[in-house]
Amino acid sequence: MAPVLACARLRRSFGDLVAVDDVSFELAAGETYGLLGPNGAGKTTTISMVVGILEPDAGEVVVAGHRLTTRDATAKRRIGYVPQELALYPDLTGRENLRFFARLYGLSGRAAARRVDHVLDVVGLTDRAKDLAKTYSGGMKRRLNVGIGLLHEPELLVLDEPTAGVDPQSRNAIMENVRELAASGLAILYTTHYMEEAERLCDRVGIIDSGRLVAEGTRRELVDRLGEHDRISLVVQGDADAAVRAVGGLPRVLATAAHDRELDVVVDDASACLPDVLAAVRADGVVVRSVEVSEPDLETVFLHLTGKALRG
Ligand SMILES: Nc1ncnc2c1ncn2[C@@H]1O[C@H](COP(=O)(O)OP(=O)(O)OP(=O)(O)O)[C@@H](O)[C@H]1O
Repeated sequence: MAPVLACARLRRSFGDLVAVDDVSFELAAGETYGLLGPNGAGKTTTISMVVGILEPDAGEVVVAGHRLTTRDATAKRRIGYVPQELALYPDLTGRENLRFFARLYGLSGRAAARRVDHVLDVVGLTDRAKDLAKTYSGGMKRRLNVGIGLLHEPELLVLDEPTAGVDPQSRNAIMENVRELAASGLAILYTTHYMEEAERLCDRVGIIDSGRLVAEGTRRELVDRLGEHDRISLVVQGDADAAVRAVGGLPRVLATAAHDRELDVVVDDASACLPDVLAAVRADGVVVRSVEVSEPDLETVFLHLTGKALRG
């Protein structure tokens, strides 16, 4: 089956900064694809090109077989876009907001009312439809925004960090929403810097760092590429950067990163290396507060590929 979204060799610079460099990926119907990367990696720039609000310097975007261009709206009509910043009217009710945006999409009368009711149901806001949007919690506003993106029945839904800054309960509700929408056949492109979210939600993940897609695959494929590795996570007191340097030179240590007082170390056999890692850290006068050994996850993949912590 033809992909719903095909991005080929996307590139975009701002002055001397190459924000997105040669990025290609595809998405099938019903598939959730997560662009995972730290702040400034190029996620928003990539999806801005996918949704047609930013012109690429090179490369192309094809949606449901239609090339995205500034002249022809055919491809754009297949896309629902939920930006990071909320775009809704606080002094209108939830329903009025949706009706307003439905009119912008050319829906009116009974068809619009039916569609609005359906969308309210999908995003779980039917009970609060009559309340002003300004009385909604952050998570509910975000869900209303998702609803706006769904009004015109897109084939591709693009969400830019939809759970940023919302409480855990709303975060779960949004994730559940995304899951149901994907099950109904929508292709979903999702950006996040929350590794757990990408692990839970996405069929495939593209790891983006400094504008480049450094790896792509299912969680399993990405983790398997690492081979038999472990992650040692330490919480320390003292100079974490000095500890990173000391640990980095040890045999069997493949990557290290410090983030505040946390130290992540990727090794090829934790039981064999743990004593040496602890000794190296302590040699610098650093106190180890806690130690955890875990199976590799996407965080480990990212650390191994880039030498950086995803959270950093
Ligand atoms: N309009 C712009 N003008 C200049 N530089 C920009 C512009 N937009 C983005 N950048 C730069 O391009 C790089 C990528 O930014 P982008 O917003 O795509 O990253 P991101 O991965 O979405 O980060 P975040 O998680 O913080 O949203 C950053 O270095 C950013 O400062």
